[in-house]
Amino acid sequence: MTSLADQHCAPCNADTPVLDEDATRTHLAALSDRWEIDDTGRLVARIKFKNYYRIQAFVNAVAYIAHRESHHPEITFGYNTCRIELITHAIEGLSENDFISAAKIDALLD
Ligand SMILES: C[C@H](O)[C@H](O)[C@H]1CNC2=NC(N)=NC(=O)C2=N1
Repeated sequence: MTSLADQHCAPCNADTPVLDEDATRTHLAALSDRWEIDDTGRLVARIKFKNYYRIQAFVNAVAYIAHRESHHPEITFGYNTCRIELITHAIEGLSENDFISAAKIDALLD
């Protein structure tokens, strides 16, 4: 099967399928350990950096991926950490797009 990082996000709307528990577990296992599903059902990573410049470069790269894929995470960052939250707003749940985006973000950091 093509890896998540090599796939592309599909346009999403209210008909986009919400991932079931099995698919969610399988996709989560394919990501790095930095990702978890929080108690609101979002796919979340908190990443520590050596300095602010590195965070800014990372945030710019994530924004570029979001623009290219037309799938948009919430990004917050501060002194030395960045938090990424992924959810598919159109369905208020997790879709393939969230895991494809997370895998592409992982690839920036490997
Ligand atoms: C048509 C396009 O795929 C949608 O409008 C996208 C844009 N980016 C999005 N990003 C996120 N995180 N959730 C969405 O539901 C969403 N919808």
